[in-house]
Amino acid sequence: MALLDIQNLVVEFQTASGPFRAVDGVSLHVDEREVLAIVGESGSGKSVSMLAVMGLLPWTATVTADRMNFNGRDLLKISPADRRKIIGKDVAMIFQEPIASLNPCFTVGFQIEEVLRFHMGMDKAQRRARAIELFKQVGIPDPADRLNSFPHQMSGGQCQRVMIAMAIACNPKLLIADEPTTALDVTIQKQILDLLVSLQAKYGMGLIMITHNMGVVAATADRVIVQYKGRKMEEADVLSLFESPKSNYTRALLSALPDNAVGDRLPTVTDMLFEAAPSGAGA
Ligand SMILES: Nc1ncnc2c1ncn2[C@@H]1O[C@H](COP(=O)(O)OP(=O)(O)OP(=O)(O)O)[C@@H](O)[C@H]1O
Repeated sequence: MALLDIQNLVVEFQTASGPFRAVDGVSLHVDEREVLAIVGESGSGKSVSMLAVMGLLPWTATVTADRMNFNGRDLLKISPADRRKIIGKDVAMIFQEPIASLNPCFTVGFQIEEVLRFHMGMDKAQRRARAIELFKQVGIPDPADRLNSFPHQMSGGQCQRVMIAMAIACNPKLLIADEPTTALDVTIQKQILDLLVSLQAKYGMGLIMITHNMGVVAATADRVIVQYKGRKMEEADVLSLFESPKSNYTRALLSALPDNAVGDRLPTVTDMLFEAAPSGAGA
């Protein structure tokens, strides 16, 4: 049984100019211990699909799906109270902007201990001990001292480590990472990716890695879904995707990698789509 099994997900926003369909019939599954990458250019509906799973979309969004099963339970059919017990505990998400994702008014220690209080019912001493252990696991030096820091007193990379510690605090079965390294310095990006992949392997979590970066896909994923304008264009294991991409859009994304530069400029996705498929981006 898949850990997460989504069939025909549609997300529509009410906007001033009428309804806008950001996700249009996407189906996907992730197994235990599997790393699934969802890749596609900005605006292709990657984040919105996963925010729909987390129940974090604004009220202007309408979410429908034939099913959205996590561990055999349909998230769209269970009660809000039951959903709250799962989300943040068994399914956790980390975001692109670590500093913005943390509350600036509270120390990082308070924020991680709140997660442990709400989901694990730990007492004060247990929470502190577990928070120190989690900070050690994600590579934050002097963990006991750092728990007293406010987010603005930490670097972007350290804040992302805090977010990862919060996400794994309750031993989730599934971790969703939405462009987790985009906002970080290049030197820190690799450290954070390595950390995520090593934690995924150590705890046997399913991991969904949202990215527009094919390098990140190659370094982390077992299987890949390529999304374009809210639709799934292609799904393949990572080797097949790189060796024999089926859709013109995937070929376009791959051709835009620096290694494929010809002359003095990289081909753009639009160049490739018009060259390879005058009728559109399909397979
Ligand atoms: N609250 C909202 N109201 C209306 N449209 C929205 C809302 N949130 C997102 N969208 C639109 O939905 C589409 C998909 O957005 P989404 O954030 O999922 O893209 P993405 O593929 O994750 O890209 P990025 O990498 O830039 O985050 C975009 O066109 C975006 O403008």
